[in-house]
Amino acid sequence: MSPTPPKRPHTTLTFAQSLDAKIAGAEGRQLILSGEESMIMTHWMRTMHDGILIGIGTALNDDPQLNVRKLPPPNAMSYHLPRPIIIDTYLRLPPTCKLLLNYQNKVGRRPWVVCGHVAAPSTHSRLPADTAETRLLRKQALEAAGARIIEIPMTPTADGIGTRLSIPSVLQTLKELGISSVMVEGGAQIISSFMEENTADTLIITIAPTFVGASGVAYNCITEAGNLKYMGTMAIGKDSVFTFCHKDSNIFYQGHF
Ligand SMILES: NC(=O)C1=CN([C@@H]2O[C@H](COP(=O)(O)OP(=O)(O)OC[C@H]3O[C@@H](n4cnc5c(N)ncnc54)[C@H](OP(=O)(O)O)[C@@H]3O)[C@@H](O)[C@H]2O)C=CC1
Ligand SMILES: Nc1nc(O)c(N)c(N[C@@H]2O[C@H](COP(=O)(O)O)[C@@H](O)[C@H]2O)n1
Repeated sequence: MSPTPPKRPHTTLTFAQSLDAKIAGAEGRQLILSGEESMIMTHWMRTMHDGILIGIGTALNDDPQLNVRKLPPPNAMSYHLPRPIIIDTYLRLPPTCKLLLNYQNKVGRRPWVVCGHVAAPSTHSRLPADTAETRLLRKQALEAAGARIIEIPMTPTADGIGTRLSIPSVLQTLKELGISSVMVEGGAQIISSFMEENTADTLIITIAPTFVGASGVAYNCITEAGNLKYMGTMAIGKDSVFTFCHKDSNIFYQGHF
């Protein structure tokens, strides 16, 4: 009998941090922590995944491209481009973001926006006047700009006070839609959620030899490794890259970069 197929994509959680475990500067200022060489490693890893997932906080703050432009010529577009996937409960993604512009200009794949299937208007603090109509307008504007909107049911939070998108539900939906591997690139809240849920099959942390200071942005660190086992450390340029994989997994990236 063949083994039961996994219910979620293979998940690689990866990000860059400072020696004092910060991933961004004060008030979320984007920092290029990775050196040139380890950034190329990140772009190689992007080619190895069906999808590349970020949270709406990162999309709004960094306006990223999530492409593979740092890879060697002759033609960076000849590499496999991962599909951008944004976790965005209330559809706050701007239709003018680079991910959508790249898709319109045929230099990026169509972004998928995973949002909450919400019957009631949002109570989001950044959308105080939100109604079903204004949400519908945002949805239509994103679709007109090329985004595929994927609505999933909201799940009660652990404290029972509110609801949010559950990471296992997001991953299961992605798997059902044909995404077999996903690279999760942040930011802080998304990293924390994936760590809390123990959903990473592979964890790759690039540590840059720099200090950001107390005002920088940190994620909620796991206090124990959960299901992850340490696999190795590589020096790449000035950075150190730490790799872990799920204790039951045979998939390990070291040696494939
Ligand atoms: N150094 C590095 O490698 C990286 C650094 N960064 C940095 O991280 C910062 C952004 O981090 P942050 O502001 O935390 O934003 P995130 O990108 O982590 O997005 C968080 C948002 O996603 C939405 N969301 C929906 N469901 C969940 C869930 N289950 N778990 C977590 N989030 C969920 C929430 O918004 P809503 O409810 O409105 O949908 C939440 O506010 C930026 O400063 C960026 O520069 C980002 C990536 C990598
Ligand atoms: N690997 C890595 N190192 C850093 O120093 C970073 N700041 C990030 N950030 C992530 O990459 C996204 C930007 O990607 P593009 O350059 O626009 O392709 C950014 O939004 C973070 O997800 N990563």
